[in-house]
Amino acid sequence: MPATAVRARSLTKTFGDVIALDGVDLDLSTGSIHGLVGPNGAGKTTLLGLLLGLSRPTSGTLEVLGASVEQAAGSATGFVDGPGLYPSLTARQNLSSISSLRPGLAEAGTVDALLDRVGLADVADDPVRGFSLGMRQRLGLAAALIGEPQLLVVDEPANGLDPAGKRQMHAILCDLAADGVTVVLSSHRMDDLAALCDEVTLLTAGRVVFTGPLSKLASESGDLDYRLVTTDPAATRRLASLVPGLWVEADPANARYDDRALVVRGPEHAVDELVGRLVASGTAVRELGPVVPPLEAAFLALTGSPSDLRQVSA
Ligand SMILES: Nc1ncnc2c1ncn2[C@@H]1O[C@H](COP(=O)(O)OP(=O)(O)OP(=O)(O)O)[C@@H](O)[C@H]1O
Repeated sequence: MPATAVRARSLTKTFGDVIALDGVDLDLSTGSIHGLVGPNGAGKTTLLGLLLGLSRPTSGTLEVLGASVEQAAGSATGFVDGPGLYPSLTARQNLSSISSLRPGLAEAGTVDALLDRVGLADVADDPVRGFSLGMRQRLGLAAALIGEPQLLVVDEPANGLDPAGKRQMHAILCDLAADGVTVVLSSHRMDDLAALCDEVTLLTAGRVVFTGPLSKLASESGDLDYRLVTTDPAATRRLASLVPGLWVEADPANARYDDRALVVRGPEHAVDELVGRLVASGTAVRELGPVVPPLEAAFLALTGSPSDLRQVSA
């Protein structure tokens, strides 16, 4: 198997005047779980469609599993599609009908093993019409695994799943990656990406604004806003004003009912210095943490989305 599962160069896709993808370069390692993230309209679905061979690029090249995307499509790639199931058929019938369309794959044992793998063995003979969104999502995953795809494309994997279902979905995807399957997942949920992905690609308006490990993405967040609760807010404001580069305001999320909470923005070392001064002055720190988690803050910074904090000096 090639070391690089997906290789895109100058990949561009237009729909009339709309440039959905604009010169995308991408290298995804075999057996990795790669997250695709970006604001609405960034081009994620368009890229997933190209990876699956559902549409063709306007220009540029796309190789999947060492071959042209047309060669890989269908046999080597799979797509998790919960809503695309037949509601009147049972879970088992859905999988059997899909596998019967693909010669050489229609073994009853495979279907049962797949139902078991996604935790639906107990409801194998129930009609899908009565399934919850999460159950459909898991059956969609089982359907995508028919034919043992080497590239699995997943859109919002945890959509509609309760915490147990989500853990199960994550475990299945991690197992697949450990077996050498390359997983590309598109999600708006940074917590899913953080739990699953080796690397992420951040798209904005059809362009790649970041690609690499999550740890590197977190470091792109710039200065974070911290929620700070102390035993003496007035002293805290006064001490913060002595630390260069630090901005403080009342926490806008809680101002109506809690005037002790402040929001502090500044470089990490300045926040550390404030904490040192607070402790030295006998003011206890009851809460200190980022208002927006670092990955989300990086997303907002790199996609140019507005931040909530109005900068007001102490
Ligand atoms: N078939 C199409 N015809 C015309 N325009 C399209 C088509 N498909 C996508 N687009 C446009 O291409 C751009 C990228 O769309 P795409 O659906 O890939 O974004 P996305 O990142 O998946 O968004 P979302 O998070 O909202 O699903 C958008 O401006 C969209 O309107």
